[in-house]
Amino acid sequence: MTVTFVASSQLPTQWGTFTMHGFLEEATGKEHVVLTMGNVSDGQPVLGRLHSECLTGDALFSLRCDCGFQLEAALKAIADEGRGALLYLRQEGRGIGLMNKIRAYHLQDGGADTVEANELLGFGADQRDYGICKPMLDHLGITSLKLLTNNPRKVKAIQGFGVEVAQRLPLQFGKNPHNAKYLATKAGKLGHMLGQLHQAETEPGDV
Ligand SMILES: Nc1nc2c(ncn2[C@@H]2O[C@H](COP(=O)(O)OP(=O)(O)OP(=O)(O)O)[C@@H](O)[C@H]2O)c(=O)[nH]1
Ligand SMILES: [Zn+2]
Repeated sequence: MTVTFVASSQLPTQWGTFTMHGFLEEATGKEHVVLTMGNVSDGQPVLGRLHSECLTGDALFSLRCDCGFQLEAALKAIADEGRGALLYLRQEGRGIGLMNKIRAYHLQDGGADTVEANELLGFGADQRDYGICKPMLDHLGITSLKLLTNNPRKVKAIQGFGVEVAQRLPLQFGKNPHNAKYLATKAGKLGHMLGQLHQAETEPGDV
């Protein structure tokens, strides 16, 4: 998987100033971004988030999912720690793209759940391939992560390409009446770990 570093710049945000690193995935032309703060190449576990693009949640304030809330919480957590990395992966709609996600939402408006809708459209429930992260992490010198996620597939994928997951930290934010069914389906069919734990209650080593 060829993912090439293009350029870095500063990115000031409401939580602090990150360094923004741009990467190009050669095979698809997709442009991925990593935001880092502090020294992430010292070999110590880095507070990290693999965030899959969700235009509706991240940029358009949708309440159908929890993505925008998770994005904000992750950036704030990294800024609070003064060190970390957020990989913003262009994997819209769990890999099916924005137009197909809108088609899937239309089916969900008619009663399908998020997995059934993907399958009715002829897609797998989750088409993401996290292999693109490896060259980006290598470029940044990140060898171990304290991963902000509820998704066990991300933990397995990272371990599968040889990066340590020193800790898994739950990231549960933004639950509301519009996304309650979606979150229940993620827990029931996709294995997301969405218990009642809050981030502050996480035990070290809870991978
Ligand atoms: N196909 C499809 N994609 C969706 C839907 N809702 C959100 N997404 C996409 O799902 C991705 C986010 O996945 P999630 O399952 O919410 O979270 P995750 O990244 O797997 O896990 P966490 O790390 O715990 O957040 C983004 O790419 C969203 O665009 C939906 O109903 N259908
Ligand atoms: Zn979303």
